[in-house]
Amino acid sequence: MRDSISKKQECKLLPNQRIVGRWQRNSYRIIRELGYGATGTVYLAEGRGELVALKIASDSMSITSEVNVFRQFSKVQGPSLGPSFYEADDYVSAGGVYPFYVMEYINGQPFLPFLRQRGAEWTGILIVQLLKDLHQLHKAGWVFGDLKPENLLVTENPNCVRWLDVGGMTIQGRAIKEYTEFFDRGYWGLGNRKAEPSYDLFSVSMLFMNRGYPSRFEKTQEKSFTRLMTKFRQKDVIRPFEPVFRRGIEGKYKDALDMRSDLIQLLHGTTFTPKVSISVKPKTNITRREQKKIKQQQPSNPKKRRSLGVLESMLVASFILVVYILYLFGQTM
Ligand SMILES: Nc1ncnc2c1ncn2[C@@H]1O[C@H](COP(=O)(O)OP(=O)(O)OP(=O)(O)O)[C@@H](O)[C@H]1O
Repeated sequence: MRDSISKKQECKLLPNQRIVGRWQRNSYRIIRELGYGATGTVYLAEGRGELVALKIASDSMSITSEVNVFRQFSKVQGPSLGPSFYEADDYVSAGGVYPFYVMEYINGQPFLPFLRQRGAEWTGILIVQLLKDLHQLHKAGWVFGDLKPENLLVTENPNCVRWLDVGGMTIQGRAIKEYTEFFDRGYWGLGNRKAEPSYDLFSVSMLFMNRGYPSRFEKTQEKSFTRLMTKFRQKDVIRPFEPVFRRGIEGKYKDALDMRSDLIQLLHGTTFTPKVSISVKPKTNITRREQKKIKQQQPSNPKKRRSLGVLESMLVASFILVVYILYLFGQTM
């Protein structure tokens, strides 16, 4: 992006359209639109012999700032953090010059829809993973800033949470660049907008809340802390996480690892409703041996199945769940 680009109309790309970068001369075939945000439109494309995500904008300002974050951050980025950055270039069309950048395509399901099909414990499991990545980001001197479900995707096999949108990433100590009110401690009057790890940990707590309230809600005259705690306790699907949620919004965690170990402990000590956990097993990274073991524990004959008492089924399910959670932690540690 070496040109100064004047404001022009949005660049719409069509399926099968081929675009070639002005400087690097790499060619990309557009497959479909993945989504759009304030800074531009993201397309799934084919290029460099693989599927990629290509973000194109009409002006270079915000896209340049995202590219700069990617460039600085790629020095510290681990394999499970945000998408890898590939290159930035300009697309010259009859309508003008459009800056774009190319990054790794993350093939995943959006965070909340994924969780809606799973048992309550899954919110905790994904957040345990997320906190590990956040800790790495914080250690590198950054804060995510605009942490919300729209910026998270969950991949399959194994189920891993990945984040998108580096637009809000801010160097620690500065003012948060980009935020969404529901996840912003400043909006709730429960802290400032200084980029520090506890800012992200507040947003992590609000991810739990958003799981319970997919449409979110606004502040009222009531004291925010009281309102948030009351709302949290009203939803069965998130209530077990209350102690972690509370410390997160109070800013009591010293870092993301502190919150993570608290959450792991909570998951170990809590019995979640077993029914949904069993139904998700085939889709996860559970080993064949474990699947076999689970099958052996489940009665094959329907008559026998009926004869199992409710209590017995729950005990078996809870056991499987505990084994499974321990297994997942083994994968994420
Ligand atoms: N690397 C990627 N892999 C897969 N999908 C992606 C990727 N990057 C973005 N997307 C998809 O494109 C959508 C739009 O991305 P973008 O970063 O522009 O969104 P946004 O967060 O709404 O933007 P902004 O914060 O700039 O308003 C995302 O919500 C996501 O669905």
